[in-house]
Amino acid sequence: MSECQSCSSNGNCDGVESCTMVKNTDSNIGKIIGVMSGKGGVGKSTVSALLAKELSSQGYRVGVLDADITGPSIPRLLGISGERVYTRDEKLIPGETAEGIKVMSLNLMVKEESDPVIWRGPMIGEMVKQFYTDVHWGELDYLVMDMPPGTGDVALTTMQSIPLSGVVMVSIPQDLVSMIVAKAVNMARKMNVEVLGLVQNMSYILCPDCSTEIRMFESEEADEFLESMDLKLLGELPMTRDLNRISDGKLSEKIGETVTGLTKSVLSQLEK
Ligand SMILES: Nc1ncnc2c1ncn2[C@@H]1O[C@H](COP(=O)(O)OP(=O)(O)OP(=O)(O)O)[C@@H](O)[C@H]1O
Repeated sequence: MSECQSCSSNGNCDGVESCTMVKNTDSNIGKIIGVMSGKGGVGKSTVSALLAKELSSQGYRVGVLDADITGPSIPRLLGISGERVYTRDEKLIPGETAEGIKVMSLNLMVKEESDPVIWRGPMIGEMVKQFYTDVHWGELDYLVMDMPPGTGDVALTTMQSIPLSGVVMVSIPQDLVSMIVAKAVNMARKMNVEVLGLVQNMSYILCPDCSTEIRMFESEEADEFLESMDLKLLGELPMTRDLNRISDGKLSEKIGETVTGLTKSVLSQLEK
């Protein structure tokens, strides 16, 4: 079998000579979905956790690679911040949630959750690569990757080295944020990484009395942004305290339906 056949970037690159992709030889990973945003704090980790939980609840074998090395929040969001990873036969054994989602995050390696990582970009980039190559992921249908923040050094290394099947962009419908997210979209496209679409987070709040959707930003601007960037809207999430309760699975019916819908859109984009 050619080396490219098992790579999810197969047919979407310049060929073997220019290949910079790293490999994980003892795991069998179906598709790798990156979750990205050029701007910090807009909900990248939240969307990664929601997507992973929904895929797992649909019966898929799922892993989450927390590539946000300096601000890892996946263990908390998935309720396993007390766990620690260990090594066996020179491979890292990831943490695992109650429902069986495998998780690799720097916060499962440090003594205290609040211990900072004071490293320069190249070292962080190497760690992200190792979280892919040196982890015993086993058999996975989907590996969701909470991508490094921004469009700098680490994001670049990640896109060049990990065979991403596509990325989900996360934004909030606000002009300044859209402008920065556009940079991330353009970066992915320049790197030949498929942009699956956009999740608009914190799009509205729900009135607790009448359930009316109250939009804080002009939705016309958001529509214009999607059109100008030729992006598919995968789903819209409200701003809600509910999303602080991802780990205990107590999301409202409305959020549950929204997450199911956006996951369906992601899967159908991946099949294209
Ligand atoms: N729809 C939402 N409603 C309410 N709070 C939210 C929502 N989405 C995210 N948050 C909160 O906003 C904060 C940032 O979210 P999150 O960590 O997912 O963003 P991020 O883009 O991954 O951030 P970073 O730039 O640090 O990687 C968290 O406290 C999270 O709980």
